Amino acid sequence: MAQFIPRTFFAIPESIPKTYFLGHHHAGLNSMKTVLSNVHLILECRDTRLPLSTRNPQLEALVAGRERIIVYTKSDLGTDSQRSLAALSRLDAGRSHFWDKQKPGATSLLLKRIKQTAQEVDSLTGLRVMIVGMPNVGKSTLLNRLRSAGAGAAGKTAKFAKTGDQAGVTRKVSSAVRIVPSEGPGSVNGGVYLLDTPGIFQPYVNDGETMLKVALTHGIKKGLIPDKILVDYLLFRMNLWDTALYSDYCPPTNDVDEFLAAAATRHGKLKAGGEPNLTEAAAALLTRWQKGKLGRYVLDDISDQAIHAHQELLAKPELSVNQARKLQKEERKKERVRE
Ligand SMILES: Nc1nc2c(ncn2[C@@H]2O[C@H](COP(=O)(O)OP(=O)(O)OP(=O)(O)O)[C@@H](O)[C@H]2O)c(=O)[nH]1
Repeated sequence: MAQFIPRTFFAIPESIPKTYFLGHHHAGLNSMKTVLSNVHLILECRDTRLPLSTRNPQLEALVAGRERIIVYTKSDLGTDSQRSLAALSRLDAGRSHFWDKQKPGATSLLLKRIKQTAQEVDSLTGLRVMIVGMPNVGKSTLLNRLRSAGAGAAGKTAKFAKTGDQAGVTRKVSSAVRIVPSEGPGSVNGGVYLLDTPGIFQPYVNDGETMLKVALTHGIKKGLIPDKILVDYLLFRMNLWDTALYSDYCPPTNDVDEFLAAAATRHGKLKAGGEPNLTEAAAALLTRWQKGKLGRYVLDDISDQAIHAHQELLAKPELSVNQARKLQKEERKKERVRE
């Protein structure tokens, strides 16, 4: 049998949008600015699968110079390779915290770090913590888990923040929720209060591939990029990692239709007459991937070289915020014409 040769290049379709900066993102940023002066600590959430692509330069500029912990969320879906984790820890100079909602220990450890800051700040009115990050990275879930771990009996009642597996569930900066009661002078004086904020997208991303990666992790609205394109991109990536990831479906292939047809047969997604339903197969595959059932990985390149290039880009962006906004408006116009 001929040796399988994976694609080394994925042709990004022209139709992929490069922005998802919505009205409530703009309004959210403005509200965050107004409350920031009362905030002592920032929890900046990034998806472990996209440690670079879910880093929003606009948010970073907003919280620059403030005490910050970088929380890598959904770490159950990202890599557990020690090399990758070490690369990410270096990126954030020891401020990173790997977290996932299934591990109470990760929540307790984070709570301990927050309480330490509360003791250092020692404010009579308590420590104010703001959670920020891109859409759907898991901010509200984190707030609920911290509250339930820290607020005693009050935290065991219904969850405070609404969560959901799509971008944009939280639309406004929340009121402050107490996650740790006051423990008195010398300890956590005045308690700890958390503010949830809406996920904020960057005004404009540099390339279509970033959008594909963000869409795969539900950072933009479902349906904005057709499922088949996302599955094709996933197939491209799996072929570069390990074709065994989908060996339950079919032998290694670069043909997305062949892959979808095999998945349709495997999952019983068939039309009347037994023809494979490729649309349903694509949706089923994406759900499996989002649940980690097609392997755990980091989609961003986190080699030292890629991290360095990313840092350079952040320091000297190709576009100013105003240029990015202009491009974003043009994209919106094009989208309206297409509709
Ligand atoms: N597997 C896994 N899923 C998680 C984890 N944390 C959150 N999620 C899921 O991710 C989805 C998004 O979580 P949210 O907490 O609503 O995300 P958000 O950042 O507040 O979203 P926005 O409202 O867009 O700002 C939900 O379906 C959560 O259940 C995690 O650690 N592991």
